[in-house]
Amino acid sequence: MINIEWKQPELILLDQTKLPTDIHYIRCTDWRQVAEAIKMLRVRGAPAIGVAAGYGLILAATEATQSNHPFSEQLSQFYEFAEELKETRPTAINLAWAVDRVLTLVKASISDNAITNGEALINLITKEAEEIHREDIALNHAMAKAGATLFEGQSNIRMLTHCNAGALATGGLGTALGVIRELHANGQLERVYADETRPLLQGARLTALELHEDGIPVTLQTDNMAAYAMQQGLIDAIIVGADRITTKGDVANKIGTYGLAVLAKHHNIPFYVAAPYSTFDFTLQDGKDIPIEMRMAEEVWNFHGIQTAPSDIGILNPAFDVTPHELVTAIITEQGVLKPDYEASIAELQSKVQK
Ligand SMILES: CSC[C@@H](O)[C@@H](O)C(=O)COP(=O)(O)O
Repeated sequence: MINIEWKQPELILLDQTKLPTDIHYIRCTDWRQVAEAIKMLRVRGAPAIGVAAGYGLILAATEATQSNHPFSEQLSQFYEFAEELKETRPTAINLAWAVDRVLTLVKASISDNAITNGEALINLITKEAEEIHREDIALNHAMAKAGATLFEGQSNIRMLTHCNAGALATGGLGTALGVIRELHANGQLERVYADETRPLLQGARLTALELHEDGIPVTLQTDNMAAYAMQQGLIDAIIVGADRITTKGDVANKIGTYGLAVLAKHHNIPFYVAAPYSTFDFTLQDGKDIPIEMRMAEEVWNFHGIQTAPSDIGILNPAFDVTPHELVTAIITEQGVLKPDYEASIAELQSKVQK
Protein backbone atom coordinates (compact mmCIF):
# COMPACT_ATOMS: atom_id res chain seq x y z
CA MET A 1 0.00 0.00 0.00
CA ILE A 2 1.72 3.20 -1.14
CA ASN A 3 1.04 5.99 1.36
CA ILE A 4 2.96 8.92 -0.15
CA GLU A 5 3.66 9.53 -3.82
CA TRP A 6 4.87 12.66 -5.59
CA LYS A 7 3.50 12.79 -9.13
CA GLN A 8 4.32 16.23 -10.44
CA PRO A 9 2.27 18.44 -9.94
CA GLU A 10 0.41 16.50 -7.22
CA LEU A 11 1.19 14.90 -3.91
CA ILE A 12 -0.89 11.77 -3.55
CA LEU A 13 -1.57 10.71 0.03
CA LEU A 14 -3.37 7.64 1.28
CA ASP A 15 -6.04 8.86 3.72
CA GLN A 16 -5.17 6.76 6.77
CA THR A 17 -8.24 7.93 8.70
CA LYS A 18 -10.33 5.76 6.37
CA LEU A 19 -8.35 2.54 6.94
CA PRO A 20 -8.84 -0.37 7.31
CA THR A 21 -12.10 -0.32 5.38
CA ASP A 22 -11.60 2.26 2.60
CA ILE A 23 -8.62 2.82 0.35
CA HIS A 24 -8.98 6.49 -0.46
CA TYR A 25 -6.29 8.74 -1.92
CA ILE A 26 -6.14 12.53 -1.57
CA ARG A 27 -4.59 14.45 -4.45
CA CYS A 28 -2.95 17.55 -3.01
CA THR A 29 -2.28 20.45 -5.37
CA ASP A 30 -2.15 23.07 -2.60
CA TRP A 31 0.24 22.97 0.38
CA ARG A 32 -2.74 23.75 2.64
CA GLN A 33 -4.21 20.35 1.78
CA VAL A 34 -0.95 18.77 2.92
CA ALA A 35 -1.08 20.79 6.15
CA GLU A 36 -4.68 19.68 6.72
CA ALA A 37 -3.77 16.04 6.00
CA ILE A 38 -0.95 16.19 8.57
CA LYS A 39 -3.12 17.88 11.20
CA MET A 40 -6.00 15.44 10.75
CA LEU A 41 -3.68 12.38 10.71
CA ARG A 42 -4.59 11.43 7.14
CA VAL A 43 -0.83 11.10 6.83
CA ARG A 44 0.79 10.34 10.19
CA GLY A 45 3.80 8.76 11.85
CA ALA A 46 6.91 10.87 12.47
CA PRO A 47 9.00 10.01 9.39
CA ALA A 48 5.97 10.03 7.05
CA ILE A 49 4.94 13.54 8.02
CA GLY A 50 8.51 14.68 7.39
CA VAL A 51 8.42 13.15 3.90
CA ALA A 52 4.96 14.62 3.18
CA ALA A 53 6.04 18.07 4.38
CA GLY A 54 9.07 17.95 2.05
CA TYR A 55 6.73 17.48 -0.91
CA GLY A 56 4.29 20.04 0.55
CA LEU A 57 7.07 22.60 0.23
CA ILE A 58 7.15 22.08 -3.55
CA LEU A 59 3.48 23.11 -3.62
CA ALA A 60 4.21 26.06 -1.31
CA ALA A 61 7.05 27.24 -3.56
CA THR A 62 4.88 26.82 -6.67
CA GLU A 63 2.16 29.04 -5.21
CA ALA A 64 4.58 31.63 -3.79
CA THR A 65 6.37 32.06 -7.12
CA GLN A 66 3.23 32.39 -9.25
CA SER A 67 2.79 36.12 -8.52
CA ASN A 68 4.39 39.00 -10.47
CA HIS A 69 6.21 40.17 -7.35
CA PRO A 70 10.01 40.29 -7.21
CA PHE A 71 11.72 36.97 -6.35
CA SER A 72 12.75 38.26 -2.90
CA GLU A 73 9.06 38.84 -2.01
CA GLN A 74 8.07 35.48 -3.41
CA LEU A 75 10.71 33.91 -1.18
CA SER A 76 9.37 35.67 1.93
CA GLN A 77 5.95 34.29 1.15
CA PHE A 78 7.41 30.81 0.68
CA TYR A 79 9.13 31.03 4.09
CA GLU A 80 5.79 31.99 5.71
CA PHE A 81 4.04 29.00 4.13
CA ALA A 82 6.89 26.73 5.24
CA GLU A 83 6.57 27.98 8.82
CA GLU A 84 2.83 27.23 8.81
CA LEU A 85 3.42 23.74 7.46
CA LYS A 86 6.05 23.12 10.13
CA GLU A 87 3.65 24.04 12.92
CA THR A 88 0.92 21.58 12.00
CA ARG A 89 2.09 19.00 14.58
CA PRO A 90 4.47 19.86 17.41
CA THR A 91 5.84 16.62 18.88
CA ALA A 92 7.29 14.63 15.98
CA ILE A 93 10.57 16.35 15.25
CA ASN A 94 10.87 14.74 11.79
CA LEU A 95 8.40 17.34 10.51
CA ALA A 96 10.48 20.34 11.63
CA TRP A 97 13.65 18.46 10.64
CA ALA A 98 12.45 17.99 7.04
CA VAL A 99 11.20 21.58 6.65
CA ASP A 100 14.41 22.99 8.15
CA ARG A 101 16.54 20.73 5.93
CA VAL A 102 14.87 22.15 2.82
CA LEU A 103 14.96 25.75 4.13
CA THR A 104 18.66 25.51 5.01
CA LEU A 105 19.42 24.30 1.50
CA VAL A 106 17.26 27.04 -0.08
CA LYS A 107 18.89 29.78 2.00
CA ALA A 108 22.40 28.53 1.20
CA SER A 109 21.57 28.35 -2.52
CA ILE A 110 20.14 31.89 -2.45
CA SER A 111 23.20 33.30 -0.74
CA ASP A 112 25.44 31.50 -3.26
CA ASN A 113 23.31 32.94 -6.09
CA ALA A 114 22.77 29.35 -7.24
CA ILE A 115 19.04 30.02 -7.58
CA THR A 116 17.58 33.29 -8.76
CA ASN A 117 14.04 32.48 -9.88
CA GLY A 118 10.93 30.47 -9.11
CA GLU A 119 11.64 27.62 -11.48
CA ALA A 120 15.09 27.02 -10.00
CA LEU A 121 13.61 27.17 -6.48
CA ILE A 122 10.96 24.55 -7.33
CA ASN A 123 13.54 22.27 -8.97
CA LEU A 124 15.84 22.51 -5.96
CA ILE A 125 13.04 21.69 -3.49
CA THR A 126 11.74 18.83 -5.62
CA LYS A 127 15.17 17.19 -5.67
CA GLU A 128 15.58 17.57 -1.91
CA ALA A 129 12.08 16.31 -1.10
CA GLU A 130 12.68 13.25 -3.27
CA GLU A 131 16.03 12.73 -1.55
CA ILE A 132 14.39 12.88 1.91
CA HIS A 133 11.92 10.22 0.76
CA ARG A 134 14.62 7.98 -0.77
CA GLU A 135 16.76 8.38 2.33
CA ASP A 136 13.89 7.36 4.61
CA ILE A 137 13.46 4.12 2.68
CA ALA A 138 17.18 3.35 3.08
CA LEU A 139 17.14 4.28 6.79
CA ASN A 140 14.28 1.83 7.36
CA HIS A 141 16.27 -1.00 5.75
CA ALA A 142 19.37 -0.24 7.80
CA MET A 143 17.33 -0.10 11.05
CA ALA A 144 15.68 -3.42 10.27
CA LYS A 145 19.09 -5.09 9.89
CA ALA A 146 20.53 -3.38 12.98
CA GLY A 147 17.47 -4.29 15.08
CA ALA A 148 17.67 -7.94 14.12
CA THR A 149 21.17 -8.18 15.68
CA LEU A 150 19.52 -7.81 19.10
CA PHE A 151 17.71 -11.09 18.57
CA GLU A 152 20.55 -13.26 17.26
CA GLY A 153 20.08 -16.90 18.23
CA GLN A 154 16.48 -16.32 19.35
CA SER A 155 13.47 -17.96 17.79
CA ASN A 156 9.70 -18.03 18.29
CA ILE A 157 9.83 -14.40 19.38
CA ARG A 158 6.54 -12.91 20.58
CA MET A 159 6.75 -9.16 20.18
CA LEU A 160 4.46 -6.47 21.50
CA THR A 161 4.11 -3.17 19.65
CA HIS A 162 2.09 -0.02 20.17
CA CYS A 163 0.60 2.46 17.69
CA ASN A 164 1.82 2.12 14.11
CA ALA A 165 5.51 2.41 13.36
CA GLY A 166 5.23 0.63 10.03
CA ALA A 167 5.21 1.34 6.33
CA LEU A 168 2.22 3.63 6.83
CA ALA A 169 4.22 5.75 9.29
CA THR A 170 7.31 6.12 7.11
CA GLY A 171 8.43 6.31 3.51
CA GLY A 172 9.61 2.68 3.58
CA LEU A 173 9.23 -0.54 5.61
CA GLY A 174 8.72 1.11 8.96
CA THR A 175 10.90 1.55 12.02
CA ALA A 176 9.63 -0.89 14.68
CA LEU A 177 7.72 -2.87 12.04
CA GLY A 178 10.82 -2.86 9.82
CA VAL A 179 12.63 -4.81 12.55
CA ILE A 180 9.58 -7.07 12.97
CA ARG A 181 9.49 -7.71 9.20
CA GLU A 182 13.19 -8.61 9.25
CA LEU A 183 12.68 -11.09 12.12
CA HIS A 184 9.74 -12.60 10.27
CA ALA A 185 11.83 -12.93 7.10
CA ASN A 186 14.54 -14.66 9.17
CA GLY A 187 11.97 -17.16 10.51
CA GLN A 188 12.53 -15.94 14.10
CA LEU A 189 9.15 -14.38 14.79
CA GLU A 190 6.23 -16.29 16.25
CA ARG A 191 3.67 -13.52 16.58
CA VAL A 192 3.11 -9.82 17.10
CA TYR A 193 0.77 -8.55 19.79
CA ALA A 194 -0.57 -5.20 18.60
CA ASP A 195 -2.07 -2.76 21.09
CA GLU A 196 -5.15 -1.19 19.56
CA THR A 197 -3.89 2.26 20.66
CA ARG A 198 -6.70 4.46 21.87
CA PRO A 199 -8.05 6.96 21.08
CA LEU A 200 -7.52 6.75 17.31
CA LEU A 201 -6.73 3.05 17.00
CA GLN A 202 -3.57 3.25 14.90
CA GLY A 203 -2.62 -0.22 16.23
CA ALA A 204 -5.92 -1.82 15.29
CA ARG A 205 -6.61 0.01 12.05
CA LEU A 206 -3.06 0.25 10.69
CA THR A 207 -0.58 -2.11 12.38
CA ALA A 208 -2.93 -5.11 12.41
CA LEU A 209 -3.78 -4.38 8.76
CA GLU A 210 -0.15 -4.03 7.63
CA LEU A 211 1.00 -7.18 9.39
CA HIS A 212 -1.99 -9.23 8.29
CA GLU A 213 -1.49 -8.15 4.67
CA ASP A 214 2.15 -9.28 4.90
CA GLY A 215 1.18 -12.66 6.34
CA ILE A 216 2.77 -11.90 9.72
CA PRO A 217 0.78 -13.51 12.56
CA VAL A 218 -0.80 -10.76 14.63
CA THR A 219 -2.98 -10.75 17.72
CA LEU A 220 -4.86 -7.57 18.48
CA GLN A 221 -5.44 -6.55 22.08
CA THR A 222 -6.98 -3.49 23.68
CA ASP A 223 -4.42 -1.32 25.47
CA ASN A 224 -5.56 -2.42 28.92
CA MET A 225 -4.74 -6.07 28.06
CA ALA A 226 -0.99 -5.47 27.74
CA ALA A 227 -0.30 -6.02 31.45
CA TYR A 228 -2.26 -9.27 31.37
CA ALA A 229 -0.34 -10.50 28.31
CA MET A 230 2.99 -9.76 30.03
CA GLN A 231 1.91 -11.40 33.28
CA GLN A 232 0.85 -14.51 31.36
CA GLY A 233 4.32 -14.76 29.82
CA LEU A 234 3.07 -14.10 26.29
CA ILE A 235 5.54 -11.33 25.47
CA ASP A 236 9.31 -11.74 24.90
CA ALA A 237 10.11 -8.17 23.88
CA ILE A 238 8.48 -4.81 23.17
CA ILE A 239 9.40 -2.62 20.22
CA VAL A 240 8.01 0.81 19.40
CA GLY A 241 8.87 3.78 17.20
CA ALA A 242 9.49 7.34 18.38
CA ASP A 243 8.44 10.90 17.62
CA ARG A 244 11.35 12.60 19.34
CA ILE A 245 14.37 11.42 21.32
CA THR A 246 16.46 13.74 23.48
CA THR A 247 20.23 13.64 23.99
CA LYS A 248 19.66 11.80 27.31
CA GLY A 249 17.65 9.09 25.53
CA ASP A 250 14.19 10.14 26.75
CA VAL A 251 11.65 9.03 24.14
CA ALA A 252 8.38 10.69 23.11
CA ASN A 253 6.02 8.28 21.40
CA LYS A 254 2.30 7.57 21.11
CA ILE A 255 0.36 7.96 24.35
CA GLY A 256 0.51 4.69 26.25
CA THR A 257 4.14 3.92 25.43
CA TYR A 258 5.36 5.07 28.85
CA GLY A 259 2.91 2.76 30.60
CA LEU A 260 4.19 -0.16 28.55
CA ALA A 261 7.80 0.65 29.46
CA VAL A 262 6.91 0.67 33.17
CA LEU A 263 5.15 -2.67 32.77
CA ALA A 264 8.12 -4.08 30.83
CA LYS A 265 10.45 -3.16 33.70
CA HIS A 266 8.19 -4.91 36.22
CA HIS A 267 8.04 -8.06 34.09
CA ASN A 268 11.71 -7.99 33.11
CA ILE A 269 10.92 -7.71 29.39
CA PRO A 270 13.31 -5.78 27.10
CA PHE A 271 11.89 -2.49 25.82
CA TYR A 272 13.29 -1.38 22.45
CA VAL A 273 12.82 1.83 20.47
CA ALA A 274 13.54 2.01 16.72
CA ALA A 275 14.12 5.43 15.17
CA PRO A 276 16.27 7.08 12.46
CA TYR A 277 18.67 9.96 13.15
CA SER A 278 15.98 12.41 11.97
CA THR A 279 13.93 11.60 15.10
CA PHE A 280 16.69 12.76 17.48
CA ASP A 281 16.48 16.28 18.87
CA PHE A 282 20.10 17.12 19.52
CA THR A 283 19.06 20.47 21.02
CA LEU A 284 17.02 18.97 23.88
CA GLN A 285 18.46 17.09 26.80
CA ASP A 286 15.44 16.33 28.94
CA GLY A 287 12.21 14.65 27.91
CA LYS A 288 10.18 17.05 30.01
CA ASP A 289 11.03 19.79 27.49
CA ILE A 290 9.46 17.93 24.56
CA PRO A 291 6.26 19.71 23.47
CA ILE A 292 3.34 17.31 23.79
CA GLU A 293 0.52 17.73 21.31
CA MET A 294 -2.87 18.00 23.02
CA ARG A 295 -5.64 16.99 20.63
CA MET A 296 -9.36 17.62 20.33
CA ALA A 297 -11.61 16.37 23.15
CA GLU A 298 -13.95 14.97 20.52
CA GLU A 299 -11.40 12.27 19.62
CA VAL A 300 -12.03 10.76 23.05
CA TRP A 301 -15.79 11.14 23.47
CA ASN A 302 -16.70 10.39 19.87
CA PHE A 303 -15.46 7.60 17.66
CA HIS A 304 -16.24 7.60 13.92
CA GLY A 305 -19.45 9.51 14.54
CA ILE A 306 -20.57 7.45 17.52
CA GLN A 307 -20.74 9.22 20.85
CA THR A 308 -19.06 7.07 23.51
CA ALA A 309 -19.20 9.45 26.51
CA PRO A 310 -20.98 12.63 27.53
CA SER A 311 -19.50 15.41 25.40
CA ASP A 312 -19.56 18.12 28.07
CA ILE A 313 -17.21 16.55 30.62
CA GLY A 314 -13.50 17.13 31.15
CA ILE A 315 -11.38 15.24 28.60
CA LEU A 316 -7.65 14.58 28.68
CA ASN A 317 -6.17 13.90 25.24
CA PRO A 318 -2.37 14.14 25.02
CA ALA A 319 -1.28 12.44 21.79
CA PHE A 320 2.12 11.41 23.16
CA ASP A 321 3.95 10.64 26.38
CA VAL A 322 7.62 10.52 27.30
CA THR A 323 9.40 7.36 28.39
CA PRO A 324 12.43 8.14 30.56
CA HIS A 325 15.70 6.73 29.24
CA GLU A 326 16.11 4.49 32.32
CA LEU A 327 13.27 2.33 31.00
CA VAL A 328 14.69 1.93 27.49
CA THR A 329 16.80 -1.20 26.96
CA ALA A 330 18.24 -0.08 23.60
CA ILE A 331 17.57 2.36 20.75
CA ILE A 332 17.85 0.93 17.25
CA THR A 333 19.06 3.40 14.62
CA GLU A 334 20.35 3.11 11.07
CA GLN A 335 23.84 3.64 12.54
CA GLY A 336 23.51 0.61 14.80
CA VAL A 337 22.09 -0.17 18.24
CA LEU A 338 22.55 2.45 20.97
CA LYS A 339 22.78 1.26 24.54
CA PRO A 340 23.10 3.13 27.85
CA ASP A 341 24.99 5.35 28.64
CA TYR A 342 22.74 7.15 26.12
CA GLU A 343 24.33 10.54 26.66
CA ALA A 344 27.56 9.06 25.26
CA SER A 345 26.03 6.83 22.57
CA ILE A 346 23.72 9.60 21.29
CA ALA A 347 26.62 12.08 21.23
CA GLU A 348 28.50 9.57 19.07
CA LEU A 349 25.45 9.24 16.77
CA GLN A 350 25.30 13.03 16.49
CA SER A 351 28.95 13.24 15.50
CA LYS A 352 28.36 10.65 12.76
CA VAL A 353 25.27 12.29 11.25
CA GLN A 354 26.22 15.97 11.62
CA LYS A 355 29.60 15.95 9.95
C1 LIG B 1 7.74 5.29 12.77
S1 LIG B 1 6.50 6.12 13.50
C2 LIG B 1 6.86 6.44 15.19
C3 LIG B 1 5.81 7.27 15.79
O1 LIG B 1 5.56 8.37 14.97
C4 LIG B 1 4.51 6.47 16.03
O2 LIG B 1 4.78 5.47 16.96
C5 LIG B 1 3.48 7.42 16.57
O3 LIG B 1 3.45 7.71 17.75
C6 LIG B 1 2.59 8.04 15.57
O4 LIG B 1 1.62 8.87 16.13
P1 LIG B 1 0.53 9.53 15.17
O5 LIG B 1 -0.26 10.41 16.10
O6 LIG B 1 -0.27 8.41 14.59
O7 LIG B 1 1.27 10.32 14.15
